[in-house]
Amino acid sequence: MTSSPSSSPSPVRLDLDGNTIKPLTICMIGAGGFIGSHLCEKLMNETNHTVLAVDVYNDKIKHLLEPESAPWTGRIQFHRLNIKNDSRLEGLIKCSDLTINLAAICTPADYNTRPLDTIYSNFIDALPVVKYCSENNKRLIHFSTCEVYGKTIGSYLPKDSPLRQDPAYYILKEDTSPCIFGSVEKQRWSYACAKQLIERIIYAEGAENGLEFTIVRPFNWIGPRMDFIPGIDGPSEGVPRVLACFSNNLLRREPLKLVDGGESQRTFIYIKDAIEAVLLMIENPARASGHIFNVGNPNNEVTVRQLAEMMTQVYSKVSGEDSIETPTVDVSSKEFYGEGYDDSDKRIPDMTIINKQLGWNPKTSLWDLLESTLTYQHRTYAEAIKQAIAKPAAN
Ligand SMILES: NC(=O)c1ccc[n+]([C@@H]2O[C@H](COP(=O)([O-])OP(=O)(O)OC[C@H]3O[C@@H](n4cnc5c(N)ncnc54)[C@H](O)[C@@H]3O)[C@@H](O)[C@H]2O)c1
Ligand SMILES: O=C(O)[C@H]1O[C@H](OP(=O)(O)OP(=O)(O)OC[C@H]2O[C@@H](n3ccc(=O)[nH]c3=O)[C@H](O)[C@@H]2O)[C@H](O)[C@@H](O)[C@@H]1O
Repeated sequence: MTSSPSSSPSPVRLDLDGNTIKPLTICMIGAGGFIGSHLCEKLMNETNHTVLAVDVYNDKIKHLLEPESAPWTGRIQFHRLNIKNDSRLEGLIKCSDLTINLAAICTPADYNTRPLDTIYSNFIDALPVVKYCSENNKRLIHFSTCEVYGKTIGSYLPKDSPLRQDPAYYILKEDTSPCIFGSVEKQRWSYACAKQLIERIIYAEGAENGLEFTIVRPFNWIGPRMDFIPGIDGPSEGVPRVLACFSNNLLRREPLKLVDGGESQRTFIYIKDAIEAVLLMIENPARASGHIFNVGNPNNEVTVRQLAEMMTQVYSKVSGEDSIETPTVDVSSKEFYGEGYDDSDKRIPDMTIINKQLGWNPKTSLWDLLESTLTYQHRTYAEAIKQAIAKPAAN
């Protein structure tokens, strides 16, 4: 997914109200991750903004940092620092117009097994970022999550209740839906709870001290460069999010593991559609500030089992390999994630606020986004997996 240097930004770009967009300096924390890498790519290819890219890793944005002859050289600088303990952070925020905070532990396998790291990362470590923005009158775009909604109201109704079909019981709305988490023993909710509290701090800084903020609640953004393939570019025992878990199984010709029957439902959105929404937020502060935005694709809903079936079909198409005889296997959540796991049952974003403020809608169907993503996974990893599988036999 290397960017094309030919797509240089047009000299004059206008915001949604017809005003000229001035070049911004953006401090992007967590720029080296999945979302950050796509956002940096977009900003370099299509705008004149400058990015101070903060992260502990830069593998996913290396193609933007090299070679030095790239057309955007000078508009992206990498700062390797851990925001937990680095005094340079405030200086970077001070010399930027806007801070975007993406840094977090955000893989469910960590929420119940490393709850302290999860809470620190999503709440404590984000606090100074909010404080520096507030004290220095700098705008903040903070990445929260759709998990702040937790479970739907409908999930507490009897299985056969007709109300379960009523959207009022499951559509997730920024300004009216409650946040419903499981008990404290269900440590899965450590992440959602930490994200909810930082949202409340940001909202309160806005109300009491005038912080100019936007909160983003992503709903399962997926695409190339998401997480890692265990044993190839991440730990062999690591458990990434579902796209990478299923990609790994397909690449290794193993059955895809369906946690607790794969009955949970998700709406998946293509990363490139979602990044369009973030760019609108960056460039339209008057329309985005003070708002919390759901960013998802309500038309792409599937159960996890349906996702597994579709990924199996798409992978077969893009790799030219027949699928294996038993494509899926059931596994309990206790076996897969350990004690304290729990799940969101259903996640459909209400789109009213983002439609009204930014006129944004997602475009890409689930089939199409899986086709481009699995083409990337196959091209990037198939050979490395073959070699990794062949190695033990050769020894
Ligand atoms: N991908 C999604 O669909 C999704 C959904 C909901 C919420 N989010 C939120 O969006 C944000 C980005 O998600 P992502 O999918 O790109 O995750 P990611 O793990 O790919 O990226 C996070 C980046 O933050 C960096 N980071 C973490 N702690 C840091 C620290 N202390 N100092 C410096 N860098 C640090 C990591 O190295 C990583 O590169 C997160 O806040 C996540 O909770 C993402
Ligand atoms: O992406 C989001 O919007 C948010 O939701 C994710 O949570 P979740 O959707 O539960 O994470 P996945 O790991 O992608 O799992 C999706 C579903 O697939 C299931 N799963 C996962 C992996 C697997 O191999 N098999 C399997 O059945 C999980 O149990 C879950 O029901 C993560 O919490 C965050 O990245 C983010 O905040």
